[in-house]
Amino acid sequence: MRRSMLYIPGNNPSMIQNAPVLGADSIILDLEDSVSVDEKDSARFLVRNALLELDFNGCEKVVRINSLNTELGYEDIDVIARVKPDALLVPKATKDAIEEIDELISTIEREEGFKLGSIKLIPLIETAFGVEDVFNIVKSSKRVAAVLLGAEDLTADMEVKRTKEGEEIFYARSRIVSACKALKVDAIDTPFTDINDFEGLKRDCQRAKLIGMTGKAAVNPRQIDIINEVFSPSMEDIEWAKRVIAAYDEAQREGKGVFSLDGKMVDAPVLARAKNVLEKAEAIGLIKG
Ligand SMILES: CC(=O)SCCNC(=O)CCNC(=O)[C@H](O)C(C)(C)COP(=O)(O)OP(=O)(O)OC[C@H]1O[C@@H](n2cnc3c(N)ncnc32)[C@H](O)[C@@H]1OP(=O)(O)O
Ligand SMILES: O=C([O-])CC(=O)C(=O)O
Ligand SMILES: [Mg+2]
Repeated sequence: MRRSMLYIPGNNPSMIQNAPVLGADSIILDLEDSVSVDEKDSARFLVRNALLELDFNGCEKVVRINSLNTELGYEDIDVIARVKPDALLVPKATKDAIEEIDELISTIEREEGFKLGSIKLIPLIETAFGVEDVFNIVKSSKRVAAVLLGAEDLTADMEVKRTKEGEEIFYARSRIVSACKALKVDAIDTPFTDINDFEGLKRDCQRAKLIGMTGKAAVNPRQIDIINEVFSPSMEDIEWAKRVIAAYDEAQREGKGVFSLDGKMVDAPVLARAKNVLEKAEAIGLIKG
């Protein structure tokens, strides 16, 4: 489950040290935009050592590398892939970059004796070109496990203002969700950068969830609980799903494919949605069996 993915600047040892106990499903150790140019080498070294030595307490370990537009991206891959992160987050992702990185990692996995394909890729979609090409980007490598929307860079590229309501990113969110659902990977929403507005964060999570996003990035530990809550099935959802499944079983015994529950029609797609709720609840440990 990737409900919450917490960004941590890769040059900040104390934040990295605390990462495993903050409650995020994934930790993104950043070597790109939160690290200044003169700290790139030391951050890479720090992140490498953290991956080797720190117990991440079951959190997914993701490293955001620099783009392949500079030598930095290549150095990041060569050093970081050798210490086996769970995934690399690829900024300003393009199909060509994902294909090239897939090959570079395959070589490293062979050299290091890692299982081929074990290091996953998460394209960061944050250009208008990336949004338009997201389906092909996801399809370009079997390593792609999720997509993350980067709204700060995207709105800069689109030359529009970033707003709390997020109307300007509605199309990008929807297009990403559609591609991710079609190819069965996670769709992760962009971070909410006003770190003291918790009501705003909750509304933003709900908006993203409503159209199919499966999780959200965080930039501050105080955002994690809200994100985890919104992207987990609620007790109400779980009760509803159980009732639908029980009623469906009963209807089947009576030879009916469609029936009504609380005045609403229930048929196969509703059953599929109910099963999906229970599968998620089970994966998070909210219910057993
Ligand atoms: C557009 C993009 O590219 S977004 C992705 C890149 N951006 C990032 O990685 C930014 C990550 N976030 C941060 O660096 C910080 O949260 C900031 C700069 C946004 C705010 O910093 P602050 O105002 O100091 O935050 P705050 O007062 O809430 O910090 C409280 C505690 O949480 C810690 N903390 C804050 N952010 C993080 C984080 N992302 N990960 C781990 N710990 C953190 C602080 O170190 C502090 O710890 P302490 O109490 O032991 O001293
Ligand atoms: O991952 C993200 O959403 C943060 C980012 O780079 C952006 O918004 O440009
Ligand atoms: Mg960005």
